[in-house]
Amino acid sequence: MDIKSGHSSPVMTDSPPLSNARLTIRQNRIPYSSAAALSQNSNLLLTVPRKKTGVLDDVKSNCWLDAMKSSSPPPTLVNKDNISSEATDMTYREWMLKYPSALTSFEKIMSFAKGKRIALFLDYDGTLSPIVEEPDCAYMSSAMRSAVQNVAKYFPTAIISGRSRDKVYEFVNLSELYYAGSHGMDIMSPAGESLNHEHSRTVSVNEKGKDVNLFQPASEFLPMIDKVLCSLIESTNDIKGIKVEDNKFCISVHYRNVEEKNWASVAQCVDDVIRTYPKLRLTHGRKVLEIRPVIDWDKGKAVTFLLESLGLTNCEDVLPIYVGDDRTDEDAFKVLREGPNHGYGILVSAVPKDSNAFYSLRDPSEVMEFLKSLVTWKRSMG
Ligand SMILES: O=P(O)(O)OC[C@H]1O[C@H](O[C@H]2O[C@H](CO)[C@@H](O)[C@H](O)[C@H]2O)[C@H](O)[C@@H](O)[C@@H]1O
Repeated sequence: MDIKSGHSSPVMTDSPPLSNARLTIRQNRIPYSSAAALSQNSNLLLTVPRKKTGVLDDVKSNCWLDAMKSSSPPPTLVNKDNISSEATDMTYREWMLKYPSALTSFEKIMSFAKGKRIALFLDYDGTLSPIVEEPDCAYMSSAMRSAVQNVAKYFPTAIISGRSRDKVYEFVNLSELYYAGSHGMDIMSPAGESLNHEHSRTVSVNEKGKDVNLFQPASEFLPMIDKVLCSLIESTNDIKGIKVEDNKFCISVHYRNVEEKNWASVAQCVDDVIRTYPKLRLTHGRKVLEIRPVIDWDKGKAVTFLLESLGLTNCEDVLPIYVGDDRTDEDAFKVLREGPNHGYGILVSAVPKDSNAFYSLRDPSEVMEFLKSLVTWKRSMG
């Protein structure tokens, strides 16, 4: 298949409006219960052939390059210094009528939280750290780390990231938190805590010799992911600026630093490698193509899992709050909006976007302010 000619492509677009995104790979997933049983019966891993024709393919083939281009604000919306113009401000203010600021609505949120136990879920990139050119340099400020540390003293707190769990742990470096890496496919309790799940297992953490509990619903896919990782590194070797990131249960192919004229080659390389792996799917983040197993597991499922582990599921007196900036966070926003564990999704965005979140924050500095406000509020409650 030739990507450039716009034929069938497995690129799943996370960036276009939700109406398009709904048509994507969800039909391609297998339920987690099947994946968990893979070790007993590998036939349970159902494969869905990539169709050559039909609505799904039309959406994919028509959108893939547009999706790559739209994974960051279009240049007309943000000027070169990243300062919004007056018109953009107006559009943003209008958008905020639908997604009010979690800071200006703080009292309203807290009046709903009164008497409830808050559980906090935080995405990493673009939420706790600003988006930067080099993925390995997305450091979190020490002020943000203190804010997260303080908030975790009062509320159970989890970091939910597309990155590998080890990498996001290295960045955040707070042992008292729950971590869900690889888009929720690698969940870890804090030392000494259990995830209370029959498929979780206990491992020792070297630094302090303490035990943590792990839950890894996609562990069967590791050998396949490793193979694909090697092939991708090799096949994209000649594309200047490309970065293939090993996120353990998924792979990120970053094209942020690739010249736009070469984006088609990026997609072609990715397609050439993964076309022979029907058990993997492709999603699209901020200037990144992400390859992951087809199991029915995402950040929303990870939130539900963690609430269950914490004994906070289906409780009237629990308020889960999820803060995130990316398309992958929409799965979690949706769970909190529609599921039995009602809560608030807060979208971090400096540009208007359709979302399943209830509230918004403009950038990581507002996220920090929100976290500090939660601490002040909790302390004031005595
Ligand atoms: O779920 P998240 O914690 O938000 O992680 C999503 C992806 O974030 C990282 O990539 C993004 O941030 C980079 C650093 O700012 C940026 O350079 C890149 O263009 C963004 O796509 C991370 O590198 C990926 O592995 C995560 O999946």
